[in-house]
Amino acid sequence: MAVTDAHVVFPARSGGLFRRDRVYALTGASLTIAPGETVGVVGESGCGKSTLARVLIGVQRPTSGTVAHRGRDLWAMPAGERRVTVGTRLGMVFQDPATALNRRLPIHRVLRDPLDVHGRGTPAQRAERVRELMALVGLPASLADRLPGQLSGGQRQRVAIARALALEPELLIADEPTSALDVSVRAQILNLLLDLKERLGLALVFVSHDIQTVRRMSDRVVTMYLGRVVEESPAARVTEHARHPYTRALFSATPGLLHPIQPIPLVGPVPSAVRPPSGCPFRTRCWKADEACAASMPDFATDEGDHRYRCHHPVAGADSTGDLVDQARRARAATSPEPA
Ligand SMILES: Nc1ncnc2c1ncn2[C@@H]1O[C@H](COP(=O)(O)OP(=O)(O)OP(=O)(O)O)[C@@H](O)[C@H]1O
Repeated sequence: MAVTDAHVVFPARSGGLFRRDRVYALTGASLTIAPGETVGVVGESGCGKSTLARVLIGVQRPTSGTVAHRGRDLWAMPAGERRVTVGTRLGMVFQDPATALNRRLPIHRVLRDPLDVHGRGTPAQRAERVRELMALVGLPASLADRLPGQLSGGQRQRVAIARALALEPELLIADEPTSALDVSVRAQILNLLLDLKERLGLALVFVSHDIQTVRRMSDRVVTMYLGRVVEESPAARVTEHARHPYTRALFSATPGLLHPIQPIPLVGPVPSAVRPPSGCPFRTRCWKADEACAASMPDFATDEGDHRYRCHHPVAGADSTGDLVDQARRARAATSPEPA
């Protein structure tokens, strides 16, 4: 799958001060997913992660830009062909399985539904496929007649994953698949996704605001900020070796096994996607920002082939998190008014 230069503009939900307000949810975002690859997408709330995922999976039409499946533009296909491609080749697992599953259908019907919709197999083959799917995600067959509300959160998410896999998709997108679950079952669901990816040769896109989990799950990590992809790097480089100040700041604020939390101080929250800043959108919070950052968003620069970032003043590879904390504190002190 390849998304190229996608823009998504929504009418603002609550109609702000001006009735013509627009939300710039994606601004020229591109992302290619190779077969069998796991790509993590990180960024704070509102940065456009879910919108990019929805564009990638063909459920959100970009305002401009293209989405291609095996080289064919999804939105240039006849509607019937697009529905079949999206319904059978691409699967999505959502954040909250409690709302993603039809509460009135027993589990075996939830899992049979995609097979019915796409006319797969005889009734006996469909029943067999439902049994296979339950086993695949580690659900006992005895749960087949239960309703979603009679299962635990973790079991419900297993059902949602099984449903997404029913038609043997080549790409599965998991959008914050564990954030609605108890901490105790999160690791089980993440391990299940990794195991399924290996066994079925799936490509996986894993969306999360938790950069540590994304790093563990992924081959490649994509950082988003206010509708833009600002960095793409191999997972092994995303932490201490990230070059975009925003990726380093995200990493510095999450606990890791081998390092203490040492948050790089940023100024304020993510700005509104209704009126994004000019130039680089991160400049209003970045300790390195100057006039160049207000004037333009730079193109991608490349390190070692597969590590790309868009920044006028990238972090030096040798800078530790502690160095960056000091730099950010000094920059802040220099711009704060003198105390009276
Ligand atoms: N249907 C919609 N109508 C209006 N605005 C929307 C719509 N969907 C998303 N947005 C806005 O688009 C921007 C990007 O939202 P998106 O959900 O893609 O971000 P996100 O990074 O996935 O956030 P979160 O981590 O909170 O899910 C946000 O400002 C959001 O409020």
